[in-house]
Amino acid sequence: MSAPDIILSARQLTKRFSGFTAVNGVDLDVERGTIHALIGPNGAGKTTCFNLLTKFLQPSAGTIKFNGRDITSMAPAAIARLGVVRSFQISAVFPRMSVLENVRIALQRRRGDSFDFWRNQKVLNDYDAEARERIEEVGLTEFISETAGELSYGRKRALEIATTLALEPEMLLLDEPMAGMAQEDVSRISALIRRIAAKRTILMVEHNLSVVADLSDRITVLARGEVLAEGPYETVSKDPRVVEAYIGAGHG
Ligand SMILES: Nc1ncnc2c1ncn2[C@@H]1O[C@H](COP(=O)(O)OP(=O)(O)OP(=O)(O)O)[C@@H](O)[C@H]1O
Repeated sequence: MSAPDIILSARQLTKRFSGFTAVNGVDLDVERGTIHALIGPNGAGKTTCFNLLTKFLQPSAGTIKFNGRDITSMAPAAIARLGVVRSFQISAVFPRMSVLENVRIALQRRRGDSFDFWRNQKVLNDYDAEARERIEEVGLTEFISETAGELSYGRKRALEIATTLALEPEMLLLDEPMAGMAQEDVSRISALIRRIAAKRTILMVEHNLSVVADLSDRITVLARGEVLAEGPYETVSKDPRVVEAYIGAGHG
């Protein structure tokens, strides 16, 4: 068996907040082309870990590598340019603009066009073909002319994902993609994540364990800032330490 192809790896990742250690010596390997979930009871350090990986927080110690390159001291924007994009990073969902306009603007950000430039109608039209493709990919074609602010919550999330995809991420980090969603939207967004994962790597923090079970190839369980278990859902969900951590935190 050949060695796994690791796209993102963290070693001994640590974050201390004035004496309190929120993330403590976390080792994490995300394999290319997989959906990897980060789970754990409240306060386990998932969000902090996520912020460290996208460099919204600077680690107190440890290293992060993307495609073998040390990104530990890079700024979030530089990391995004390398291909690691966080879902809300450009959650430039402008509520008064249409779905199409929103995706067009995201495309143009990627290319670094200026504000004045995008006001030119001809230039805008040139982005249309690609924008339509992204919109199709997230299943919003029939809402293409709708004002973003009028979309249902689930469709807004889909639009947000489309604007993220416009940056052509090799790796997408999703922070609780199902938060606040009704069941109908959960199924829709799950299908969407599965679809976009076909060509990309996904790391997500998610509380909805049935979504995690359904989507993830691999799961890292954090508790009190440390890695408690790692593996496929079937294994980690039966791990007595994981069960205990969830029960202990009142998750049942
Ligand atoms: N900026 C900060 N300053 C001080 N403590 C912090 C800070 N950010 C997070 N913490 C603490 O670090 C711990 C981990 O928080 P974090 O938000 O990463 O956990 P989580 O697993 O994402 O939790 P939840 O599931 O509730 O979102 C918590 O005890 C939290 O209070």
